[in-house]
Amino acid sequence: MAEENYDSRKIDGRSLSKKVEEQVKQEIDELKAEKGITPGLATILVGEDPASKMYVRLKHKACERVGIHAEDHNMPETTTQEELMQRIRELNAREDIHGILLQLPLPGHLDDKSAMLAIDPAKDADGFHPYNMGKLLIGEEGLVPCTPKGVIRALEEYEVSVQGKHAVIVGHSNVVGKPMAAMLINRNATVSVCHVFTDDLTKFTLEADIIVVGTGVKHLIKADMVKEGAVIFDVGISEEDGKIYGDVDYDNVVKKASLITPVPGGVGPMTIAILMEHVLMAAKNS
Ligand SMILES: Nc1nc(=O)c2c([nH]1)NC[C@@H]1CN(c3ccc(C(=O)N[C@@H](CCC(=O)O)C(=O)O)cc3)C=[N+]21
Repeated sequence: MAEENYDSRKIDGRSLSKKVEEQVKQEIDELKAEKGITPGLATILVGEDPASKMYVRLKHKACERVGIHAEDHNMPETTTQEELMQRIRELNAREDIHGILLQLPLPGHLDDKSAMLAIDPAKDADGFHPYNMGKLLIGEEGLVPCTPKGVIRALEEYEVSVQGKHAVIVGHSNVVGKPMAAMLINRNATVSVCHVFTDDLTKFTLEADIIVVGTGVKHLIKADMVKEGAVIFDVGISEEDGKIYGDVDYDNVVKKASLITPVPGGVGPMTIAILMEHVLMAAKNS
């Protein structure tokens, strides 16, 4: 018998992000024409990590596509905390910069918490500032972390209902797991947050209607760990021999999922599209 074709189960993050970017571009054109405002994003990258440089480049290319003015603040590896704080304060004060993105991780000698705290919450395009995180937790979603917001957008686009469903999140990071949990609770899902210390992960994932996994462990989620018909978002990225892998064993898990994101071409492009939306949002509110 011929292999079944599972393509219709794939959530196409590339075409979804294109759709979001087109909407953003249109609104930016209007903002320019009506108010004479060009949204501006400053990215700060400390050091020369190749992966970080690649991610920053992807963000700058997206800015170019939608009409955002983008500045690349690449600071040397030896940057001191005070120099970093000074740069953030300068960008906070600039009227032409509406979004500030401090690329993570920072080199070990720098403190990311105090740097993030120094970013004007109104310019926090990443949604990582404690003020914006706190608002998210009480159900006021303005500038929120881009990756989980991309998952929410995909759920909406594919008309997956969330209310009353059991969503299982694997990974409790500040950038994915925790904000993802808050967003799903805000939409009345029943949420379980699993992580590296969870005793029996499979017990939870087998019960899940929706799974969001972001751990960076290659192919952690196997076919025998998911329920038939589950909706699965793979937020993980790990690199091995120049190839990118997700946290989900896609080729086997796709056979049980009703919808699933691939890596690459899934959540990654959505993250960047949402970032563009956030810079626009910050510019509109300025
Ligand atoms: N302050 C901060 N904000 C971030 O948003 C942030 C960060 N730090 N540090 C690193 C992670 C990683 N990240 C990615 C975004 C897009 C893709 C993406 O679009 N990936 C393509 C593949 C690109 C390729 O490798 O060709 C895809 O999944 O299809 C990946 C990774 C944002 N991050």
